[in-house]
Amino acid sequence: MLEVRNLAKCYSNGVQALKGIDLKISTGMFGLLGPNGAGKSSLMRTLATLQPADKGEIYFSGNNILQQPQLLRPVLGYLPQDFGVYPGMSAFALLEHFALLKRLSDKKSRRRQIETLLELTNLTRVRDKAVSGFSGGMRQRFGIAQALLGSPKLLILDEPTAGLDPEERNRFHNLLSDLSENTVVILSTHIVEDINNLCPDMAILAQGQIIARGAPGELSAKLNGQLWHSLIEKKQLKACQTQHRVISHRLVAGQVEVRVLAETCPQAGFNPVQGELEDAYFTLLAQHGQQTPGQAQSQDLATFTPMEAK
Ligand SMILES: Nc1ncnc2c1ncn2[C@@H]1O[C@H](COP(=O)(O)OP(=O)(O)OP(=O)(O)O)[C@@H](O)[C@H]1O
Repeated sequence: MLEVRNLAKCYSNGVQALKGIDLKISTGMFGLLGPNGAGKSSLMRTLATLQPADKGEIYFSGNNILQQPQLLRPVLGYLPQDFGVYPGMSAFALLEHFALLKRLSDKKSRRRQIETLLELTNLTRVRDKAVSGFSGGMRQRFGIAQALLGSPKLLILDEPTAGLDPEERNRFHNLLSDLSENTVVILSTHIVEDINNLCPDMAILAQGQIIARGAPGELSAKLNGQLWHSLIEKKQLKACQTQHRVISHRLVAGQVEVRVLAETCPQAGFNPVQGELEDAYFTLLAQHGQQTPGQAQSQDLATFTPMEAK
C-alpha cells in the first residue's frame, strides 16, 4: 500500500539525511529502527508530506503523494516527535479543532469519536483541562489521540512511547495491535523491544540508508551459531573488547555479561546464546561503521579471563 522509491533528502546545511530509500510496506505494523541522526524523523516528515524530497517518489494506494499530497492528508495520522499546542485550550477543544481540520464535519459523530479516543488514551478525566499544562506522558497520549482522529489509513508514529510509563505503554501497544489490521502503521523508535513486540516487519536505518529489512525473527536468526556470552569482571572488559568482537555488554548483579560474535567458541567460559533483535541491530550497526554499546570502553586494562557463564 505504501511504496517509497529512491527517496533522497539533503537539508540546506548540506546534511544528506536520506540517501536513496526504497521500501514497500503493506497493512500492519512496520518498525523503523535506527540510532540518533539515522534519518528516521526525516523519512517520517517526508512521508507525512511536511517537507519535500530532493529525489524519489512516494506512492500510497497508487497515488503519487509527493505530487498530490492532498490525496494522502485526509487519510493520514501523524504523531511527530515534538508538537506544540495552543496555550489554554482544553484537550477536548483542541481535538475538536484538529477534527475540523481533518474535515470531520458531522458534529455528532465527530464528538463521539473524540470521546472514544479520549477514553482509549486514558484522558477522559482531564478532557476539559488545558493540554499546555499536561505532563509529558499525558501530552504524548494526547498526541496519539490526535493522530488517530478520522481513522487514518496511514499512521506515522515518531517515537510514540517516549515519556509513557509502563502501564500506558502497554495500553498503547494493545491499541496499536488492534488498529493495524487495516491500517499501515509505521513506528519509528530506538526502543528495540517495542519493535520486537509489535512489528512483524521492520527496517533498520543508519546514516540515511536502509541497512536491513525483514521480520525481527529473521534478522536475529542470522546470528544463530555465531553468538556467545560470558560473565566477566568489570576490570576485564577492555581486554575482552580488544580480543573479541564484543557486540554488547551490560551489568548483571555487579558483573558484566558480554556478547561476542565469533564463528567458533571464542574462549573457554563462553556459551552459545540465541541471537535477539538487539544483537542483530548492534551487529549491523557495527558492520556499517556505527558506534555500538559493545565498543563503549572500560578504563581497566586487566587481562581477560572469562568466568564460567551461567
Ligand atoms: N531541519 C533540519 N535541518 C538541517 N539538518 C537536519 C534537519 N533535520 C534533521 N537534520 C539532520 O539530518 C540528520 C537526520 O536527522 P533525523 O532527525 O532525521 O534523524 P533521526 O533518526 O530521527 O534521529 P533521532 O533518533 O535523534 O530523532 C541528522 O544529521 C540531523 O542533524
